[in-house]
Amino acid sequence: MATPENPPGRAPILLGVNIDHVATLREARGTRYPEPIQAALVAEQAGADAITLHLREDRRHIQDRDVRLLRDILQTRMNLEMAATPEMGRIASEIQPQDCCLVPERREELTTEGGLDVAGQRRTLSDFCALLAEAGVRVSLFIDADPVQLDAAAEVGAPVVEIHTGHYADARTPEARAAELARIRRAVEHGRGLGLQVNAGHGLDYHNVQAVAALPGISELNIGHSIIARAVFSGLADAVREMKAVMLRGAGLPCMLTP
Ligand SMILES: CC(=O)[C@@H](O)[C@H](O)COP(=O)(O)O
Ligand SMILES: NCC(=O)COP(=O)(O)O
Repeated sequence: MATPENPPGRAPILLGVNIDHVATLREARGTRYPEPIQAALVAEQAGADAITLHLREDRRHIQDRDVRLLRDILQTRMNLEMAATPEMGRIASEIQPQDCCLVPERREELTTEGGLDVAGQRRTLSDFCALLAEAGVRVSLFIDADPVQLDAAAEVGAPVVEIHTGHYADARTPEARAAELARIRRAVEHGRGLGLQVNAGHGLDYHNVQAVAALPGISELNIGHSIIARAVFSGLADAVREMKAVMLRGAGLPCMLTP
């Protein structure tokens, strides 16, 4: 829809705020604070279009109670990240978040290291996507900027993909960063050509986000670590508002910050 913030010609670019690392701070001491619920509401009020949270098998940060409570409280949209396991399938089918993003997981990883190998597990993921679609959940697959994975995502019936931007974020030279951005651009074009909604995320921050937000065809960016890190110094509401403003500038859209 064309609005003053999103003039005709460019679909609105949306921000999903990942609140995992608010829960990381809570779990560091096993306290009742900081409360991820409060973080989610502050982020929504500051302009988040969705709240992303990753229920990991090891529960290192987000807990089951966070997911259950937020499902009833969020005023925007829940994007629940999880591995494609029977346990998580049961949880997603019961809680029925608006969105569910399937991500690869290894207990020993520090954070997500790569995209889901959809091409190597078509049958499993096709069944998992059907299970979630049956429960009214929109499925997104977190994949590398790889046309083979994009084709497989379309084949298994996922309507949405999220391009892993970690290699772009971690690039050490301008040349490497430009090469990774070109890969993401081609992946967005390929995904849009398949009729997929294309999101992106992982490692995006206030310095590298504009170039990704500027890519035509990107629908939503999921950003967490850099927003929560900035919030330590400037507060979560300002951190969210600033990220949204930087994204909209990158997308060539006017920015009407929420008061
Ligand atoms: C898939 C992804 O890149 C993140 O959304 C994911 O949540 C990272 O895992 P941690 O939040 O545990 O670092
Ligand atoms: N899917 C990416 C996400 O939700 C946040 O990743 P990050 O910004 O915490 O790296």
